[in-house]
This record gives sequence, C-alpha cells and structure tokens, in this order.
Amino acid sequence: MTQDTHLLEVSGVTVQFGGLVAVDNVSFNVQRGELLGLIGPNGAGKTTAMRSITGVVKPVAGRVVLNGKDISNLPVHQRIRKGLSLSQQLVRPFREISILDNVALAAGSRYTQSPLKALLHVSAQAERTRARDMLERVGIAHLADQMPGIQPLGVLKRMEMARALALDPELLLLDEPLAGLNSKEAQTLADTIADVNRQGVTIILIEHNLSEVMRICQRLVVLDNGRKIASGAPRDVMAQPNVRAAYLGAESTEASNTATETGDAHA
Ligand SMILES: Nc1ncnc2c1ncn2[C@@H]1O[C@H](COP(=O)(O)OP(=O)(O)OP(=O)(O)O)[C@@H](O)[C@H]1O
Repeated sequence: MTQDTHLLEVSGVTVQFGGLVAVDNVSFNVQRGELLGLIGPNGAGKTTAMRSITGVVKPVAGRVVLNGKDISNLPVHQRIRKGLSLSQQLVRPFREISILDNVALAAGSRYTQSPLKALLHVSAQAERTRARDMLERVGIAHLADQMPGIQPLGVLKRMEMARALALDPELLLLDEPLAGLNSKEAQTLADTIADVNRQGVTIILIEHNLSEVMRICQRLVVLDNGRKIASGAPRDVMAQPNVRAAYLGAESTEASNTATETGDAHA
C-alpha cells in the first residue's frame, strides 16, 4: 500500500472528557475508494473518533491528515470544504420544507456557511437539480416534493444521506445509519451505502448491525474502551478472540456490570 492511496490518516488520536479517555492513541488509515467499518461495543469511542476527524471534538494528542494535508487544527467548516461530510445518527430535517429543498439547502451550504445565504442560493435551479440527483442516488427521488415530517425513518435516513452527499464529499462519515430500521430496511439501506461507495465516495461506516457491516465493508477497525484492538478483513477481524471478548464483555457488562479485559492492539 503506497502512501498516496491513503485518503485519510488518523495518527495517535487521543480524546479526553475530563478524566475519561474516550479515544486512546488510535491510529488507522482509510484508502481512497474504501468502505471501512468502524465498530466496537457501546461506549467504545467510535462516535468520538469520528467527531475528532470532522473537528467537532478536539483531541489532546494525535493528528488527522486528509489528502496528505494535516487538518488537525482546522475548524469543522474548513474540513468540510476539504472533502469531509458527516451524516449524523439522529436525523433532524427542516420540517417546513420539502425533502428536495432540505437537500438543496445542503447543496447551497456548500457555497456559503450562512443558512440564510444558502436559502437564497438554493433558488438557483442548479442546486435543485443537484438535490434531485442526490435523491436519485439514495433511491427516494419519487418523494422529492413530500414533506419530511410524514416520512418513515428509512426515508429520513436516506434524505440525511442525500444531504451529506450534496456536499460532494471525498470522504463520507456515516454514524449508525441503520439504527432503528427493521432487517429488510437495513439491508436495502446498506445496499444503497455500498452503491454510493461504488460510485466513488470513500466511506467510514459506524454501525452496530454486524451482519450488514460484514456484508458491505471491505475492512474493519475495531475499538474497545477507546483503544483500537483489531483491524483487517471483516472475517479475520471477527474471528479474533479479543474482538469476540470485547462484544461478549459488553453483553456481560450490561448484565452484571463486570469489567472485561480485551487483548492487545493489532496493526
Ligand atoms: N461530550 C461528551 N462528554 C463526556 N463524555 C462523553 C462525551 N461524548 C462521549 N463521551 C463518553 O466517551 C465514551 C465514548 O463514547 P462514544 O459515544 O464515542 O462511543 P461509541 O463507541 O460511539 O458508543 P455507541 O456505540 O454507544 O454510540 C463513552 O464513555 C461516553 O460516555
């Protein structure tokens, strides 16, 4: 693997909340074109690691390099301009405007950081055309003129993904997009995520639905208690005893509140 195939390099990132080390000296790379799963039990540090990539939280140590450029000290909006886009766990649409306009707003905000200017900007036909393309990519173009408030969660999640794609990201960060969906809905949304990746968008996927993760991800990074405990091909990673222990440990912790020890980190 040559250095220039790395779209993202996360090196020694550590995030603390008071006395809690939520992310502990974590390093991993994401190759251009890759669909990487970032997994681990509840509280492992996945979302915090993701937020340190987007700049929402500030690590106390380590660096984040995108396209060979150190972005560790850039604010969120500049990281977005450099090609990052984050689709959040919770979907918060603007309920008074159509699904199409929700996505067009995101397309407009690519050109301005002001929501008001973005609103004026989206009157331009270009953003609406672009928004329609994004809705097509995520399979809900037929719902473009509907209001988001009456839509099921699966549609809102697709709309949220279209909004993230409207920023034309090189790297799309998806935080638990399948949460709350039934198995059929999860499967079809996972298919859409794999399609978007095939269309050229590099993706980091945080997800608890391990069967879908195993099905669509090319590689996994596993966190537990803030530390990276494994990385590699999905089958190899899931066969590792320390990964199994981390997940079983999480279950037994929930049941008995007993701490569980995991194995050493793997490169
Ligand atoms: N803003 C915050 N302030 C204080 N502690 C936080 C904050 N965000 C996360 N934490 C703590 O950091 C640890 C890691 O949380 P994080 O949300 O990153 O884990 P996760 O792997 O994404 O979990 P889940 O799968 O449950 O979403 C947890 O102990 C959590 O309580």
